[in-house]
Amino acid sequence: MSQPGSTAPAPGPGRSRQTQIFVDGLGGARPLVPVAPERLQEAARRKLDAPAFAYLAGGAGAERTMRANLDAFAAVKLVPRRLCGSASRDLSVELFGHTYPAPVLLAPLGVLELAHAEADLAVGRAAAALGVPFIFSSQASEPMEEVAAAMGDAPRWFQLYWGTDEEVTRSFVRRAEQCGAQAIVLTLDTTLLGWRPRDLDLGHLPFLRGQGLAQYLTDEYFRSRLAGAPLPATSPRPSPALLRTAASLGAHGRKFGLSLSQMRAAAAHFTASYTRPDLQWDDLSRLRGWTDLPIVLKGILHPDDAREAVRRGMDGLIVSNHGGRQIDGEVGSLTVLPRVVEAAGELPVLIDSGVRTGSDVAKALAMGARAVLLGRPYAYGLALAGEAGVAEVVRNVVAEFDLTLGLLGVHAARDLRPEHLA
Ligand SMILES: Cc1cc2nc3c(=O)[nH]c(=O)nc-3n(C[C@H](O)[C@H](O)[C@H](O)COP(=O)(O)O)c2cc1C
Ligand SMILES: O=C(O)C(=O)c1ccccc1
Repeated sequence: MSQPGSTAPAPGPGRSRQTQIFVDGLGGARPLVPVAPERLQEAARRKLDAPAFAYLAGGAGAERTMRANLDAFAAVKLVPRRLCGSASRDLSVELFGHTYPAPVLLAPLGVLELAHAEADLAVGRAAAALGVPFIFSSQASEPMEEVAAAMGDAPRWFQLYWGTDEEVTRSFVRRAEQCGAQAIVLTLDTTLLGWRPRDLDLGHLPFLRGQGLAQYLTDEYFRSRLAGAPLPATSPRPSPALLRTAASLGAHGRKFGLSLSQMRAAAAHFTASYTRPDLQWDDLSRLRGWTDLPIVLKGILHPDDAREAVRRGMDGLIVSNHGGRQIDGEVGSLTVLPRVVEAAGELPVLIDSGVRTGSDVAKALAMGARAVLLGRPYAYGLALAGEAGVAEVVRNVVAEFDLTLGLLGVHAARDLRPEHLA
């Protein structure tokens, strides 16, 4: 046992990261990606083409919900305690019987090929190197089996969109189980695609170009449907834009062993079937019957929905407004967190939408969240520097969280309480 005052405590991820950056700086090296969230986003904007950045960064309507998410985090204030001897911190979190190194997961983000050619594979490798769970998206750019293989034994969850083609939905769940997913996240807030002016102004929806369809294009049930009516073929004298669309569909078809006309059919079948706006609470019993994995509902904002989830035997909740991409004028996710936590009783509650920094993580945990999902920031890291960029963004958030705990006088992530808030 170490004698108080006689041995230096382990520095922890916060001080290690800080030291590494400053020592690297002595030799003139700068971090791979900007540390400050606004500069990170700005650097990604400069790197990406306009439609890709619009899709990643954009939100619904006048983007008031997106701002509300950031404002909600900005409005919460932390109050430190002094002389608590918090020289090293335990950041770990337990969820559904698994222990993870920090209360941070990587949110499911579709169409990561917009950010980087290695897309989900790069994110999976970065997550695996850090032990941080990666939530595979239904709209991923790489099939879950390949990302799982690239991650070894590292933790992963699977996010499900419940489509009208229930054989496909059920097949996704089965495949996720075979891929070693530790939970199924059912996203409830995207039963319709939100009104997103940045994408509308550019007339740009990636799925119609074959992007973000990897889970579908590799699914035996989805593939068996592709004899159906394809999207109309292009006119006899196609415009350059239509030729680019055909090239994109063709490239994705070659990757997944499908012809151009099958790809047109795939885009059409996906559009017609990826969502079920008529989904209801009673349907959840079928999902419960398909899997023994914990089921986590994503997109909960109302305490009554939290109570209903408890009654329906769900295992966890994610407070989220989908990063402000769905309804303009929705409440900031952090604002409703305490009421959802109270209504959820024993169920663990996670949160996303607006988490940008390590101090945001501390605020969310102090307000009752068990963990947070990091979203857009890691996509920007991916855009700037691939796998290494993702790893660096996550390391920076965890480092700041660790230092914030130390400075607050808290010994473990699980010890954060409302008492640490003003
Ligand atoms: C480009 C992009 C794609 C997304 N795709 C999905 C998805 O496929 N499934 C899902 O449940 N949520 C998806 N989301 C929502 C995220 O999981 C998460 O809720 C959101 O990014 C949180 O907001 P923030 O990134 O601003 O913090 C997506 C978000 C973005 C920005
Ligand atoms: O872009 C999104 O936020 C998203 O999750 C999605 C998923 C399916 C169709 C359209 C959007």
